[in-house]
Amino acid sequence: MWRRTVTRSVAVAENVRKFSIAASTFPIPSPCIVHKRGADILHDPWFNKDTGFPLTERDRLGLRGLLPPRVISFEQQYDRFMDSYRSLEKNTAGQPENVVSLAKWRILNRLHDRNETLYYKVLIDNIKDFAPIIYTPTVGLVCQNYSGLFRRPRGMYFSAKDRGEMMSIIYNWPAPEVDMIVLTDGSRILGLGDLGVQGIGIPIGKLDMYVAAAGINPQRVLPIMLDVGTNNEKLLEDPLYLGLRERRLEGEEYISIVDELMEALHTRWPKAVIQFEDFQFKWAFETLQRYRKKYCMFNDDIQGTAGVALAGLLGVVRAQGRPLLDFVNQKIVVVGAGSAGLGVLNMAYQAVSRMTGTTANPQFYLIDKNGLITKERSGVDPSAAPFAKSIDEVESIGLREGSELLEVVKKVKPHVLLGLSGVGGIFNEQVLKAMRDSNSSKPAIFAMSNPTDNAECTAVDAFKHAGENIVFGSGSPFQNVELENGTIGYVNQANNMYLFPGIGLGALLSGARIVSDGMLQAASECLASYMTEEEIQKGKFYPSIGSIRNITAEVGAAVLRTAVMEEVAEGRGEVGPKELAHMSKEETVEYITNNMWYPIYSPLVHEK
Ligand SMILES: NC(=O)c1ccc[n+]([C@@H]2O[C@H](COP(=O)([O-])OP(=O)(O)OC[C@H]3O[C@@H](n4cnc5c(N)ncnc54)[C@H](O)[C@@H]3O)[C@@H](O)[C@H]2O)c1
Ligand SMILES: O=C(O)C[C@H](O)C(=O)O
Ligand SMILES: [Mg+2]
Repeated sequence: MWRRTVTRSVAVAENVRKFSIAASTFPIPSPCIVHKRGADILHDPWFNKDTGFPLTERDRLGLRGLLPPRVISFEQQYDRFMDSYRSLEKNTAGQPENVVSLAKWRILNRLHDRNETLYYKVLIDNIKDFAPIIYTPTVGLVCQNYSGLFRRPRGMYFSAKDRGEMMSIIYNWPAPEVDMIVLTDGSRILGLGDLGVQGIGIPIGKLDMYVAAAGINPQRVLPIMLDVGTNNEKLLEDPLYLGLRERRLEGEEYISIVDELMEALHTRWPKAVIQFEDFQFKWAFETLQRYRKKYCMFNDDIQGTAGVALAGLLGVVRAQGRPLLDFVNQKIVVVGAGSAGLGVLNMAYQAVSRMTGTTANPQFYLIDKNGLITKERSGVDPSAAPFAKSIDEVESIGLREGSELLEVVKKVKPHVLLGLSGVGGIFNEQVLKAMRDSNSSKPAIFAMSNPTDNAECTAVDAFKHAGENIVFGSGSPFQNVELENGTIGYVNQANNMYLFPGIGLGALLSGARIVSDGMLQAASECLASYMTEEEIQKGKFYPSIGSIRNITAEVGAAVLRTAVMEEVAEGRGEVGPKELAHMSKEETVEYITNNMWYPIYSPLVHEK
């Protein structure tokens, strides 16, 4: 594990990575230029190696006397951390799950604050165990308890008070280069609602996944919270709340502040990729339409989720032993007509149109908090309108405008029941039992809402009530289920984490001007085709999280190649669009892999 074969190009200046496809099998760490000395280095998690500084480096950097004399190797530091983590697991056994998860988050966060290289090493090597702590579901709990957990800031915070000043504030960020930005306004954090400034945990968790899965250099990521107020009454009344205790900006005031921030970001880092995350419905689509042709940005909840869901839906068709073209005949009930649900339906609709060559009338049924959406509904949002069913069509199967979920499942007998409602337990026993009459030999249940308590149903309930022949996916992780027939009911984690790192990485390394629909479609198709027939037959539609770097490299390559093909790629560094265009598929994957950052201690070289 330690003797990884690395292809390194020497970073000649601070944080600068050179892009090269030349392979070397000797692990030569790139030197890293620092402008600090002594204690300042020990207090900087980007450069700190704790007791791992070799003696020569201690001399060079003025660290002699500031550390205990023994030099502890990276491997020993790793083992020591893992030992403490395992002891914490042992000592907290039997305590409430939330208490244990937060304790685990704290120990990881302390390491993150102290020594990023070691933090990312333990994260990458133990991604299966640690993803549920630094990402969904624990990250939701962290956001809810942010004010109490806050010790030191991470990322940048812009607020309504910074209007007119953002262009200069942006230069307060200490890193000269930024590759990936995840931006939220905290208005719809997972299924937990408006958490205001506390939502910063989400961009931090997403960017941790970027480092772990896509190998983005952690010195080049930037989590951003745009605090435009909150409408959460509890937070507004909380004297210890750390955000603006004002109601959210609305309308023109809101959009002009996002405009200003986007302009400032683009001015300082024109090549950075910007991911919008957990914006409430009314701004998610609007900001996407406003910026997607102007900047290299995407909305993860709309577009990342859609690609992951579509890959899963195509897997469902394969699991039924049907040809992919049969996707057009699948009856899909989507519960939740928000950013995520509509993103999924849009992408599924595009897939059906491509397959049939027509503007087809797919068998999609959309339900929101007022029930089945039909053309009779007044005030239906324009983005949901294309999926509103005609009243004749629904009446022909005994349904009407606003029919309830249970009734819809009973009458439609869908192949797929997909939840993106944020409502925990809405796929109750009756609804799940109704899925036994599905027209499919392998009914699919996707309870995609996060975090765990907001999932539409648990894995155990799904297999128990809907039958052991179902296939199951959930946004938050659940354990596989031991079935009464002696087999294992496999749980897929249907989470956008399988795509956003590859979308961001492919866009970044291609130097894409924008993130096009074609690039997103390529990402989804790549994920769908990653799974073997054998895996699909076992009910597995997504790879194990342990192989997330491999899948991200493949997805990144698919995105990059499409960006080149569509002529939106401008290249990066010395590798221009022509060089990218000459790479074969395999060379593109290799190029992507070679440019992934990997945590090793680089020799630090001091420069004034
Ligand atoms: N698994 C993933 O990768 C993934 C990705 C994105 C979002 N999500 C999850 O999806 C959920 C929704 O996210 P969003 O951005 O679409 O939110 P949103 O607020 O935009 O939409 C929520 C939708 O659910 C509907 N709804 C609310 N109560 C309902 C009920 N009782 N019955 C039916 N529908 C109901 C609302 O009317 C609305 O249409 C969140 O929990 C989020 O965590 C998961
Ligand atoms: O954050 C996640 O785990 C997935 C998704 O982006 C969500 O908002 O729920
Ligand atoms: Mg999200």
